[in-house]
Amino acid sequence: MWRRGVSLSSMLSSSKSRLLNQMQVACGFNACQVFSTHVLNPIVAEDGVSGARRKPFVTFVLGSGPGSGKGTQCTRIVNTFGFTHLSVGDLLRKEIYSDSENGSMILDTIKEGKIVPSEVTVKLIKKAIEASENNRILVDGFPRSEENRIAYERVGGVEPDIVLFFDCPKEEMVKRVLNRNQGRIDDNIDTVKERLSVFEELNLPVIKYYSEKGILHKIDGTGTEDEIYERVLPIFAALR
Ligand SMILES: Nc1ncnc2c1ncn2[C@@H]1O[C@H](COP(=O)(O)OP(=O)(O)O)[C@@H](O)[C@H]1O
Ligand SMILES: Nc1ccn([C@H]2C[C@H](O)[C@@H](COP(=O)(O)OP(=O)(O)O)O2)c(=O)n1
Ligand SMILES: [Mg+2]
Repeated sequence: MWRRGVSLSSMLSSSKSRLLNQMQVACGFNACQVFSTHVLNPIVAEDGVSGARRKPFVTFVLGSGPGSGKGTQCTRIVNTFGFTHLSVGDLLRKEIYSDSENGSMILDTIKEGKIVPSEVTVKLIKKAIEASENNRILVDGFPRSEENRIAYERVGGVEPDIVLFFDCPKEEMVKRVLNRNQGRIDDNIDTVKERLSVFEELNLPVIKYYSEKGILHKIDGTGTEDEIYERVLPIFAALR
């Protein structure tokens, strides 16, 4: 992660090799690749003095259902572009295991393949974005309904700059989920069927909304992980 206090302009005036070293140490990812082709929206305060936070560059990551490859591709985007990955499913699962007041309700909802009430989810996302020092955020698995989307807008959540949509056929998603092997209570055929029907009913209007807004990037989610990532790369490279 790039820390505040290291201003991009001072970095740019350094020699290239020193800059690459600084970035390598600070970011822990392939600085050469980032420097040469993918510098976008620097994660430092513009003036380098006040440390005031700029609006983060927020990407919502959606898919045609469970197993469409959202989490897998997010990991790659993090590694190349230095985003922070907020998986909303993970935030909710953490609530279950941290014995929070909503834990058992969240557990039941996820087991049934339904959507957790927006007020719970939205609070978790907002808190996580505010707690992050990174100005590039991936919000994976949100909004899953118009209700989710509108609730987030109402609390003044940071609007997405772009939305990725991984489109994958049902049979492939079901196959992937049943092989996921992460011990998730919702990775069974009955819950997956319910999640797919919830997707059709609730998620499609959200996709349509972002498409009409002109910020949706629909990505073919079939093929190998590498092949899919090849389709993702140009979206971020184009944002410099
Ligand atoms: N292109 C792919 N081909 C085959 N398996 C994949 C591919 N992408 C992801 N997977 C696997 O499918 C499962 C679901 O992927 P994941 O990224 O968790 O999807 P999502 O977050 O959309 O539910 C995981 O076990 C992952 O390793
Ligand atoms: N916005 C969200 C995101 C996830 N959830 C719940 C319901 C989802 O089935 C589970 C798991 O979500 P997660 O994004 O981890 O699932 P997949 O990666 O698509 O398999 O969490 C929710 O209620 N609202
Ligand atoms: Mg996921």
